[in-house]
Amino acid sequence: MTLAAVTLSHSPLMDFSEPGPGVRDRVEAAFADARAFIEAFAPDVVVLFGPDHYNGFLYDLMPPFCVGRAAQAIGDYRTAKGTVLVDHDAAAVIAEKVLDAGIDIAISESMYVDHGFVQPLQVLFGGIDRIPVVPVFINCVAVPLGPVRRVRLLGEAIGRAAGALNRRVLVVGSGGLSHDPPLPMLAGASPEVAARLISTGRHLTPQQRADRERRVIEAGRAYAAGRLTVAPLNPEWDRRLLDILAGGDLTELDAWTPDSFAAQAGHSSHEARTSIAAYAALSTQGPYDTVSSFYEEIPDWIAGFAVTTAQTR
Ligand SMILES: O=C(O)/C=C/c1cccc(O)c1O
Ligand SMILES: [Fe+2]
Repeated sequence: MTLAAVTLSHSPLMDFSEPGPGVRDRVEAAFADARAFIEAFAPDVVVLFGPDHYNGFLYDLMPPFCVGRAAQAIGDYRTAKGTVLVDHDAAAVIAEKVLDAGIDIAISESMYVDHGFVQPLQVLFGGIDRIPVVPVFINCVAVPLGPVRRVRLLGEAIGRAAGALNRRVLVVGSGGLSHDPPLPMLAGASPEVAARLISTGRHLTPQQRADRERRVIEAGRAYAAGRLTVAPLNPEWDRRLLDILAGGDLTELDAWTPDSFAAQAGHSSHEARTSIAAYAALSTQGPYDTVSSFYEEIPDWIAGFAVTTAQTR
């Protein structure tokens, strides 16, 4: 077995809001299961599928997918800041093979990553410099989005390329299921917000950064208190998606349109693309089984929150 998979939701609100009784303990137990799974698998390298939240990838140049051959963490929401330990050679080989397979990815020698990449590295490995990583950005917020089928094909191409490395590769998908935190949208945005989404959002002042984060933290607190300012979580949709990922026939998801994601599960439910890519990568190595699967809807963190682990038979 050269590949194994872990998927986990992220939420920067985990460090700012305390959910109902027992919730944090159950999430921490699921994280501990994932860490034990990883320890037993003993990966040499991690391929990390993650989104961005208008911090590194903006509308001045928004690729659907990008393989980072080097990466810098921006340190939003008190997450780690600095150079991510990227396996440049593995990233280069994977990028070449994926292009060769006909999937048009971008590459970056200086990829800016936010909590979407950093939180899973901190939760699973204790930091951004503990294990060599190949970061793979998947656009999960900036419409228009391509079809889910392309995400599955990206995952499969990466799975084949990773399988050919002859190393033990853990694929990780970082992203929530249903959720709709208050991220701005370009359509209808004021000139100032539009400018941020196009380019200036990459260089926020400390005050602008703090204001941005406070708005999201307050939205989580309001939602938990029953004041709905964001689209509600959709646990039925989340469980259906998890069932399909566990079932192994990911082509079922090809019929799920981007519009249906947004309508049924909120604008950030596209982050589930990272889990689809991770499972698609694993599927290239043969039939797989889910080893552990945790799910809970957590309004305080604005997250349909899942943690899963899977390995080939
Ligand atoms: O403010 C952001 O950039 C994003 C916040 C957020 C909140 C809840 C769940 C998520 O997946 C997020 O990225
Ligand atoms: Fe997110």
